[in-house]
Amino acid sequence: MSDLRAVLFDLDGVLTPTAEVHMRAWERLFAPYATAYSLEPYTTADYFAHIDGKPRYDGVATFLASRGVELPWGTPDDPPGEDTVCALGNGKDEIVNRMFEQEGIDPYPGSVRFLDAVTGAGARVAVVSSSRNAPAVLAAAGLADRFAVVVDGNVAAREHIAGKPAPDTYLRAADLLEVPAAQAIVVEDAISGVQAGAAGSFGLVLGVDRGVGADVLREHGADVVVADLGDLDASVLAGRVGGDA
Ligand SMILES: O=P(O)(O)OC[C@H]1O[C@@H](O)[C@H](O)[C@@H](O)[C@@H]1O
Repeated sequence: MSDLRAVLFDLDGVLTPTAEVHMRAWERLFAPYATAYSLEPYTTADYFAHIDGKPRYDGVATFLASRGVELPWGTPDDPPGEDTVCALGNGKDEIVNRMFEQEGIDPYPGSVRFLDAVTGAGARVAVVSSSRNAPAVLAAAGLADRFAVVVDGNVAAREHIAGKPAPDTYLRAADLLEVPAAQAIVVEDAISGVQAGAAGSFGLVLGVDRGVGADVLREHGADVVVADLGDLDASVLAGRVGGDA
């Protein structure tokens, strides 16, 4: 586990507390939807199991499938209100963007300290996010100029790269940083994210528990789980990690 030279950060829930904002926005979409169609009620567990960390429309389709519902996929310009996977996802996007505007976005202080520590020690860094809102979130959090490489939902769609839980977006980021996957650390808070890290044979999959649960993150591929990245320092690059694993 030594000689780790790159750190690939998920965004929502790892660098910024925005996974929780996405979670509330999805609930605002799906709680009334489940009631309207007499489906089993939507819960927070549905977010973690079916939606967290995945590309927007994959999250919609996976949640609907959990209730035995299959809708036409539609296209990304379907307006909210139509009965397609994309239209539902776009409805949620309006909700989450209103929340971002109203609430503002500050990064996790511990995550910024860890970012400072690893970049100070010479590691290359990238953001790997399923979100198409990643550039705006990074800018609002004051982190945009910290990352030369960002592989987000827009890049994945443009380059036809499979989203998390596939490892492909992380592998693309490692490639752009010119670091082999075996020398890169994946930092993730979502089940789909640690699955992506485990599937890609990265040097280390570092889980951050923001509500999923340390055991669940480990079961799905995290090597180590911490409560906050501020608990770590640059010694992670030499393979020295604490956490609860
Ligand atoms: O709809 P967006 O902004 O492209 O985001 C897609 C997904 O991005 C992930 O980062 C979030 O964990 C999910 O909650 C979100 O659904």
